[in-house]
Amino acid sequence: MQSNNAKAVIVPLPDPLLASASEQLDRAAGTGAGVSGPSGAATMPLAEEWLDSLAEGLGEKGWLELDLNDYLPAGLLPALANEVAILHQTEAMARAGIGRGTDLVKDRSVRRDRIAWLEGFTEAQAMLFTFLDALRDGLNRRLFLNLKRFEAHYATYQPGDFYKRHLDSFRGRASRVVSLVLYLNENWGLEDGGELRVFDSQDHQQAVGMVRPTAGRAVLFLSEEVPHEVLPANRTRFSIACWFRQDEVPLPL
Ligand SMILES: O=C(O)CCC(=O)C(=O)O
Ligand SMILES: [Fe+2]
Repeated sequence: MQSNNAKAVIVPLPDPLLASASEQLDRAAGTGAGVSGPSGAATMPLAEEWLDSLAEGLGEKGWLELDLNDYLPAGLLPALANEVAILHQTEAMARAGIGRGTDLVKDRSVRRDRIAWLEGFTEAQAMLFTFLDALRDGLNRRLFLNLKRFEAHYATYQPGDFYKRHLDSFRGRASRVVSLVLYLNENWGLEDGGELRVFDSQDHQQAVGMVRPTAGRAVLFLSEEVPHEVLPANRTRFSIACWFRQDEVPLPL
């Protein structure tokens, strides 16, 4: 059945078509996933020096690799990994596409992953949202990005799945501004493949980093500036992709 809930704004990056691809995003705009930080009072203080180092990394080269093991509450990563494994087993994940809603194009030559949006209703998701909100606030205080909300989805890549080089957003859209991808597989070895390859924000052809998608590792980058690609994995790869956005929560219809 055609599902309505796969709402990712995903922009493939065929280099010569970079500009025209933003039209695709135009069509896709305006129907956010509707997921935002918790409205309750829950907060999670994050170390100021750590936030400083994130802001510095984003400011200097546009991206950085992180180890979140020491910053997330104990037990959160396994709980999230458990959730996505269940979603995966029950085939509750929808094929990811490019664009949003009715414009969604399922182009298997660009991306092959499957996704499920986080709503914040489970304890683990609520805890992650509290963390994401603290991160949003910490980045705003340092970089004056005016990030208003975030959205997040689980993604699964089965063996052979990939996501070709792309940007998550286009400059000036005030939509997705900062991306965070968080990995959930325990003991992901080099032989498992599935690395995130990161490209230079100036020279989009030049690879500048490879991130091994193992539990607790994460990558933070400027959505509009840093091209990246997911290399084919040799076993099922679990992650959460989050985007901090500058636009407001869409009004209910
Ligand atoms: O899973 C990853 O490493 C990156 C995923 C990604 O680029 C995306 O969902 O836009
Ligand atoms: Fe991406």
